[in-house]
Amino acid sequence: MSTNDVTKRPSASFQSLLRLLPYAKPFRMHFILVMVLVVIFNGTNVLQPWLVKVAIDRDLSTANPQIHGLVVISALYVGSVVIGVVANYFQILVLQFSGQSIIRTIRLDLFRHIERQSMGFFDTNAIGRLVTNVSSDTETVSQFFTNFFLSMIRDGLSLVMIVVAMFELNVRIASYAMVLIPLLFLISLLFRKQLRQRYQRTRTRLSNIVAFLAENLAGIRIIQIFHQEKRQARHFNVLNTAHREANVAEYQLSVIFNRTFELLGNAAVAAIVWIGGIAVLHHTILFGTLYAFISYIRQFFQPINSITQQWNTLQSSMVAADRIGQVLMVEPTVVDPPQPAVVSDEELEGQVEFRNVSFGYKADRPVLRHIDFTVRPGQLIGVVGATGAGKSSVMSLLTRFYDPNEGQIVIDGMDIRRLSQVDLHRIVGLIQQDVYLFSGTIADNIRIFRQEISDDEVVEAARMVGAHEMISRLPQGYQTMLYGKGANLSMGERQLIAFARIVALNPRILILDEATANLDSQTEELVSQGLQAVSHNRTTLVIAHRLATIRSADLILVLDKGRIVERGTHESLLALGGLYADLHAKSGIEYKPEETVHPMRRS
Ligand SMILES: Nc1ncnc2c1ncn2[C@@H]1O[C@H](COP(=O)(O)OP(=O)(O)OP(=O)(O)O)[C@@H](O)[C@H]1O
Repeated sequence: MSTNDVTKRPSASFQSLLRLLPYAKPFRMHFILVMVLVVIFNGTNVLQPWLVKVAIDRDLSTANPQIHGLVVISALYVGSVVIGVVANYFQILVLQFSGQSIIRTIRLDLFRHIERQSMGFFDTNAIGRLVTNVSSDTETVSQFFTNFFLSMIRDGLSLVMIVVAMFELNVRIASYAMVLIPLLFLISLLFRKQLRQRYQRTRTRLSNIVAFLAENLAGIRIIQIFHQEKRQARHFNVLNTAHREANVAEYQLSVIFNRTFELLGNAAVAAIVWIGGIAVLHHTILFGTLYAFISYIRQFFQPINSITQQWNTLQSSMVAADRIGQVLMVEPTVVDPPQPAVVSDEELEGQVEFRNVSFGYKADRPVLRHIDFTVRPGQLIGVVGATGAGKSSVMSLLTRFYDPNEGQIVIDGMDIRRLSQVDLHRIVGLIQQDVYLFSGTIADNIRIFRQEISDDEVVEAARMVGAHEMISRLPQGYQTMLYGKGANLSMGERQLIAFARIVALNPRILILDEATANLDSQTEELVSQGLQAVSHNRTTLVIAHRLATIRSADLILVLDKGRIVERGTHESLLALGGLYADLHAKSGIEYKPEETVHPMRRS
């Protein structure tokens, strides 16, 4: 299962970005349009100083200034500004639209891909890591499709156009200016590297604050009960101060860099004024040409600055693309057969067999060994054992969250690997300890597995498990909105809704991981009755934490360190005087044979 692990250190390779390139294919016309718009925008930028030069040299530097020529130049100047602005507007709009559309598709694919992974994938990949993949990594890659692409085209082209215009004006002065290009790139790259490190340090420290805050708010009750507020506040202050220091250091370097660049820009202008001024005095160039040179030198700095900035964008995009690629490359380990068997509800009996099943989350660490048992249709079996004995693992195999390493799990004589997972999960219903309710109404939650059922059927399902009265008492009844996994309901109420959900699904086989939480006696009674209703007429496998729950089970399996060490009915196991009898004694429930009324009694 280690192949599922996508937490290996990502590498910054251009290959990983190229792998995402097919996502950009549907937008190639958009990108071509952006390039055309960039050429127009850059053209207007380079044209403007040229127009001023023409105005100075042709129309103003003569004995008789040409008013008509000036008017034309001014009109052309205004026209070029307007065209430039419009081209820039659409260039940004089209590029953002394309970039964000590409990211939307990548994000969707990533989400769908993660959703269909097997459980083993989630064991090896922390949820936080995956959330980052879907949110921040995709956002970082979007910078490649927008900022990086735009900068390479716009700034690269802009630099070329300015250089050409300068050489066009005067080869000698243009050659002097060329010395600046490598110098500016060098300074810029050196600063950028440092700036990036400082930027990342600030981000990391900010994430520390966010993580600390989230953890504290989640555990606020414990913090208050144990009066840890001051200690936590001190810790928070340390993190906060660290962030401030990183932030100030980042801005300090940023200011030094920007001012250095500005200083160089002004020094270059001064040099051009000096060299160009002498040339004007010697009549080798005209005054307008000098003006145009000064303007181009000023324009020169911006693209170089911007291109070097993209180096960082490229680096982080490559790392993010690599992380996304690692997730996209993982294939689910539990897969449907090419031609799944078709089972009709009428034919289903619901017999479950484990045939010599062995399993480990990691191949070299078995947690279940040679599990062998049969549950006949409609029977109820209880699985008990100390914590970590392997009870949940048995159930996880029956739902195919994982596949066994050895042996077979069979329903009505058919290996469950021959069924599609959709069919399997229709046949095998699962009620987990920690009931997961989705944001939405209670009715939505009851019909979550079968959207097509009517409102009446929703109410009927709730009635059957005894949840109807409880739901009706809520101000909005079945339309009550549930938030944060149903946090606005009590544990018992959540359980009843989970039961109703299963009754609505009506699976032939039911797995029930009994909740360990203590319920008050009235709710416990309600939940017990709900359990009885939900397991009625179904093959039921219960992970029992209270032995009382399975006292009247048809069969009880006692697990110890992944093996079935005892099996039998409650009475026979007590009589055996082994592990079950021990567990029973420890659970503090004194067995009374005459006590016959119990929730899980078979009807
Ligand atoms: N996702 C997992 N990845 C790796 N090991 C796991 C995973 N889930 C459980 N285990 C290990 O497998 C063994 C059996 O765990 P399992 O959850 O099946 O026991 P259990 O009897 O259900 O325990 P409990 O009553 O505490 O829920 C334990 O050693 C546990 O640490």
